[in-house]
Amino acid sequence: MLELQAMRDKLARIALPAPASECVALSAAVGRICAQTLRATVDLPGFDNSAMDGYAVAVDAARPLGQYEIIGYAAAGSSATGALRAGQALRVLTGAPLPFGCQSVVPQEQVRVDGKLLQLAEAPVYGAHMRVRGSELAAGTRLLEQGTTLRPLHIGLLAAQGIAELDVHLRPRVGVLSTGSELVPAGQPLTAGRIHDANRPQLLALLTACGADAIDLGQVPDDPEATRERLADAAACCDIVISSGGASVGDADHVRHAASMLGGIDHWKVAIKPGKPFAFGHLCGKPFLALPGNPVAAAVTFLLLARPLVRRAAGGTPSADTMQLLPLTEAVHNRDMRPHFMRARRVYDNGMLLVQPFAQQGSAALATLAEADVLIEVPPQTTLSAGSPAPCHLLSELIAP
Ligand SMILES: Nc1nc2c(c(=O)[nH]1)N[C@H]1C(S)=C(S)[C@@H](COP(=O)(O)OP(=O)(O)OC[C@H]3O[C@@H](n4cnc5c(N)ncnc54)[C@H](O)[C@@H]3O)O[C@H]1N2
Ligand code: MOO
Repeated sequence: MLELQAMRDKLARIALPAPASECVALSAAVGRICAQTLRATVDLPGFDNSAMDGYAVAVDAARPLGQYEIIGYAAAGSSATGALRAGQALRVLTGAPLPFGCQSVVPQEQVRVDGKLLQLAEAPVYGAHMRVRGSELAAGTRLLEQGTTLRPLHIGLLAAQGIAELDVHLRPRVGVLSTGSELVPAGQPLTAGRIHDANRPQLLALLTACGADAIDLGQVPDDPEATRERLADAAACCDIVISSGGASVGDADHVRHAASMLGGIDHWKVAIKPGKPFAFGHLCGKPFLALPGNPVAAAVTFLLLARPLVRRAAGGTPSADTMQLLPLTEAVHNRDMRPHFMRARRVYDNGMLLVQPFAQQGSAALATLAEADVLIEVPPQTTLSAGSPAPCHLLSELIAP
């Protein structure tokens, strides 16, 4: 049995082909992984402009509070705005290019206007309300690193740079096969002793969320020959194959044997709870991850072990494991020799953020998984008392790229 970090290190050494890329329109780029490092091609702002509706003034140093002569008008989109001499002003609207010689923009609330004459209420502040060319971003500055997932808030910046299309990595094809004769797909009626297949839809959704092209490989009964055939088919059409169930030691657990006939299992068992029977290897040259059948164990091993491999195959930069130390609302006990990843939620108490573990921590208890927003990592054979800081992995960070 490997420690979690040792298993992660082994997975990080699996050789993967460099992901290919395609050019997509900016409007189709959200959620995709940038295949090129993008630099600003133009200054932002591209020209000096006004941040307020008001008056651009060239300060009359001798009489800063004197009357200024209004010599013209400019709105956003105006072109040549000419030049100001000391004591002159230009009526400007927000976004209007500023004339040469402008030293300050005075908001219209702070002036009185009488025909062509402007009377200031206070001496103008040099540089006030002037958005100076390149002050936000100079041409040549890095905008996005290769490997960054494009988020909605990147899009405006790229559009402001005039970028209408960009290269993104192709999504890796990652297949999910459920194993288990007891499984019935959602939407079909259950008969005695059978359960709905929760893992396949769950894993497909997690894969989509982390940037993969998730391939539904269906389900296979607990039969050695059928399992081998379906895994061989999976390897032929996917870049990575993930199975759930049949990874443990029971008579009906055929996955590892089938995989060993098609390639091999390199490592089996990881010292975490839930998720111990996790295995990885290869099928006909393709990486293969066998997740445990218990739904919470399948989800936790996906997030902690499978997802980093999928992200790497997708060309994504590895994300730092963001952990928050949060005080516990109540004590937690881990009597196991493995670290226990406990489902919990963050709660506010008098403005203080605390973490509240769920009472149900069974490997099949999906209800508390759906409610959780963190996993508390409780070290082996450890009690963490109420109020003490607990290391919490944020599920939002583990799920979204
Ligand atoms: N004697 C031992 N028994 C078990 C051990 C062990 O070390 N020795 N390990 C336990 C642990 S830990 C886990 S986790 C499970 C995992 O076993 P498998 O990966 O072989 O999974 P299955 O036996 O096929 O299923 C376990 C459980 O999960 C349900 N299941 C399976 N697939 C799905 C699915 N797609 N959707 C919803 N639920 C699913 C299945 O019906 C079983 O209840 O083994 C322990 N046993
Ligand atoms: O992986 Mo199992 O879910 O530890 O019980």
